[in-house]
Amino acid sequence: MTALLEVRGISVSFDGFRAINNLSFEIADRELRAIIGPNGAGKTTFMDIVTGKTRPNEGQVLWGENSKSLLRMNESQIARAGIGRKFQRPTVFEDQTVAENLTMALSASRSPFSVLRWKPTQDSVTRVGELATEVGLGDQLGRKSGELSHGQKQWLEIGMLLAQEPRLLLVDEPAAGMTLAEREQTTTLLRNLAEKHAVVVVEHDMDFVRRLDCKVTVLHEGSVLAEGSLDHVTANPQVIEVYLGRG
Ligand SMILES: Nc1ncnc2c1ncn2[C@@H]1O[C@H](COP(=O)(O)OP(=O)(O)OP(=O)(O)O)[C@@H](O)[C@H]1O
Repeated sequence: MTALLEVRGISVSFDGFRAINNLSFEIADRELRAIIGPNGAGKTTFMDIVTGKTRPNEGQVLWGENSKSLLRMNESQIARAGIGRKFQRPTVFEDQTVAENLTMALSASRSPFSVLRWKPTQDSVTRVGELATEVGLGDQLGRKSGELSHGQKQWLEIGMLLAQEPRLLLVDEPAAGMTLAEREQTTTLLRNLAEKHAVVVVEHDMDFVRRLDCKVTVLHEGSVLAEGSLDHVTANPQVIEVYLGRG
């Protein structure tokens, strides 16, 4: 199995504090992976490094079949190379409909020059319908996004990311603020997405991680503490001590 994303020996320090400490791990193509760990473990910093927001002091971040270095690319080049990031808070345009938000995301995935000339076509209308259906909003196309529930806004934003056809989706705490029904639907959505894309989910909610039923990486003090199924990692005494023991 070749890696889609490989981080190799990365470290990052903020004012002498090592937030990421010789971190190495791999994500395979079309893999669903959960990353857990106590507050301050380095989860957000890891995502900042992969997306080019933060530069590591050491190590490599390699992408795709040709192991291209992401460290030589800026944030927009990394996004165009196929890495999409979903932040915790939805940032959809509330005055626009679901269809308008998705249409904008489709046009934004073009180069800066073609965006100027871009007009919705029958193909793009079809694609918007497909994206909405993929994230469970097929019957909400004409609705103002501001009227959607919190969970629906999160799904819309995932749909907007999908418009860019990413190979890897980084998703930060998707379950936060969702109802139980929304959380269950989000699990199904992420599992379905992982049939076509690699999906990395950072999440605190253990029930949610259990339902994802995927390989779990536990970060602690900027390194991998344990990796495997949720049952495997939660049986690890070190994990219990540093993470679960704190409740
Ligand atoms: N820009 C920064 N400047 C200084 N310290 C930082 C910066 N970014 C992160 N840190 C520190 O690095 C450590 C790792 O932070 P990070 O946000 O990556 O952890 P996390 O695992 O995402 O935590 P949480 O679960 O609370 O979101 C923390 O101790 C944090 O205070």
